[in-house]
Amino acid sequence: MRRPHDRYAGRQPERYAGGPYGGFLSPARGRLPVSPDSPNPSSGRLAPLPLVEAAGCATPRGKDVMSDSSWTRVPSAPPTAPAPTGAPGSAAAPAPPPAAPAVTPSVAPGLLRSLEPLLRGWLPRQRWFAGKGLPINGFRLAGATELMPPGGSHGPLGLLHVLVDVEQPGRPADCYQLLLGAHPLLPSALVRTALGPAVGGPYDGLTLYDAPHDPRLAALLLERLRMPGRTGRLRFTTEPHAVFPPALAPRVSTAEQSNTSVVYGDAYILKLFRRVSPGTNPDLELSLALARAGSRRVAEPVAWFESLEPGPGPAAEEPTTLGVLQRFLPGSSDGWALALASVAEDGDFRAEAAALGRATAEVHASLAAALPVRALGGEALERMAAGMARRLDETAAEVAAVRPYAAALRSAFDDLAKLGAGTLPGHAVTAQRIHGDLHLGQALRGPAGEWVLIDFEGEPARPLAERRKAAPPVQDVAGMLRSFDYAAHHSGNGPWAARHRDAYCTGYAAVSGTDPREQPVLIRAFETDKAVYEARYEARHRPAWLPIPLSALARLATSV
Ligand SMILES: Nc1ncnc2c1ncn2[C@@H]1O[C@H](COP(=O)(O)OP(=O)(O)O)[C@@H](O)[C@H]1O
Ligand SMILES: O=P(O)(O)O[C@H]1O[C@H](CO)[C@@H](O[C@H]2O[C@H](CO)[C@@H](O)[C@H](O)[C@H]2O)[C@H](O)[C@H]1O
Repeated sequence: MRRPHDRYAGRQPERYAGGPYGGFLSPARGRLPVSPDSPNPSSGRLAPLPLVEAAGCATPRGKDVMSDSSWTRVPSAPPTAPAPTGAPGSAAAPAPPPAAPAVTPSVAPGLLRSLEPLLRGWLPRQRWFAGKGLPINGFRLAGATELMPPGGSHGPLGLLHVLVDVEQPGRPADCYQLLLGAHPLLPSALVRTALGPAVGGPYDGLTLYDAPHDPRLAALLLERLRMPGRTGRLRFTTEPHAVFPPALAPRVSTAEQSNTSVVYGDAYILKLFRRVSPGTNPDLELSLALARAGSRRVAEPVAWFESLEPGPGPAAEEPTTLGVLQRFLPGSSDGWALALASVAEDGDFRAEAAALGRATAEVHASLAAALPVRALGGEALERMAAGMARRLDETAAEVAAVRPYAAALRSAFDDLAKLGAGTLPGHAVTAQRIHGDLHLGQALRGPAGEWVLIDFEGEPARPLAERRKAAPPVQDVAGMLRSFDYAAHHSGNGPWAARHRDAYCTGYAAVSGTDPREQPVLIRAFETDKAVYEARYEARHRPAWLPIPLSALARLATSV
């Protein structure tokens, strides 16, 4: 049986493997080696990087893409609280040595020890850091790959790729992806991105900082992405038809997000996954399946990179997706912003809601055509209902405000469990790959009014294996219906929700032939499950928003 990643494997020859830097920029070569049979028509010789003078230089050489020429020495990080005595990774009990093959040999000695004090201060301040408020027991280096070593003929600028496991009490270790710039001095524009100066280890004396914010290093990453092949344990893949226009100025996206994205000109957006789980990320898997099926409802991936290091768990043999470069949709607005504007003026957004319903149904049809679909029997529905009931219990235990509704909400899941028993032949509930976390913020409307769905990662709180399971498409519909409710209740205009939920269902039914309003048991179960998820999400992240899912739970508790 072909595993999902097999579809990507072997599509691109791995031309640049070999050498400690896998044939990528090395001090000796200074240019990316370009194979004469490069698949990229726009490739050929690459412009040398605008790097800085060697040895303590403060003056950029040539035309630097950084406009800010004031360079700053970043002070050492303030001392951080020592790790609990004996904790792995602390000075008292150093983390176990990293597995050799995952770490570029030249940077291995002392790297983790030099990173540790910087990570203790910097990581918990990052939006994407999942274990906020918990002490850090220790770190383990899961991978380190020098994409550009500092100190060669191109000056002291370096780019290091790191995968680090962070151990915290009460949760499984989280693996984070870091792209670290290294330089003795930082332009003032980059000071806020600094982790601090490394003391000891291979970067002793260099300041480490968050590389995506440095346009020179973001440009270098794009250059690396357009060259299929390997650097150490990282594998870069490019779609054969990908065209890379020259001089795409990079900028880090300022959108609220769970990862870090770099926008290149108006052409591409690179999402760098921050908390990574072993295996293929569904954002790549599903976007690619849709793009290859010719869907217009997706931002096509053109290149991506993965770690080949085996991870724990069921996806151990698959590469782990680390970043995806996709078509950027210039001039687009997200559905959440558009809906809020409409709610504010009690406007009529029904045509857009119906178009979004049609777009959702088109995506479901494309996914069903590209990937397996199966009928769910009674037992599968019972298991699904049991999972929902378990999530309700867990949420009620955590969020007191959910408890008054819990008993009545359980009837939604009991009805789902019974559905299997009464299923008529030909009317079985089917499961297929779906978006998994569909809401208005995951839909972008382009300047011509066309809707495109983004972020096929699924609900971030669920384990990757669960997010990649087939599920009834009505789950996405329920997610979007919840979102119309959110937009309306955010601005206190409940009737707006009902009109637009209806319009969305009408659009969905027009393309799929299945009207979600005619599946009340399924819709109620999935809406309840989503609102339960949202109650926990809001209690944890935005307590002021908790009344929004609570009002839905109150409604769902009394509906039949
Ligand atoms: N292809 C794209 N074109 C234009 N903007 C995009 C594109 N993909 C994402 N964005 C913008 O970036 C934001 C975050 O993207 P998303 O994939 O949801 O990131 P995350 O999973 O990190 O939260 C979106 O809300 C949107 O504003
Ligand atoms: O966008 P993410 O994949 O990070 O999804 C998470 O965050 C969402 C909020 O940004 C959250 O969505 C909830 O709030 C939205 C309004 O901000 C609303 O439109 C959605 O319907 C509601 O679920 C999502 O649940 C969470 O997984």
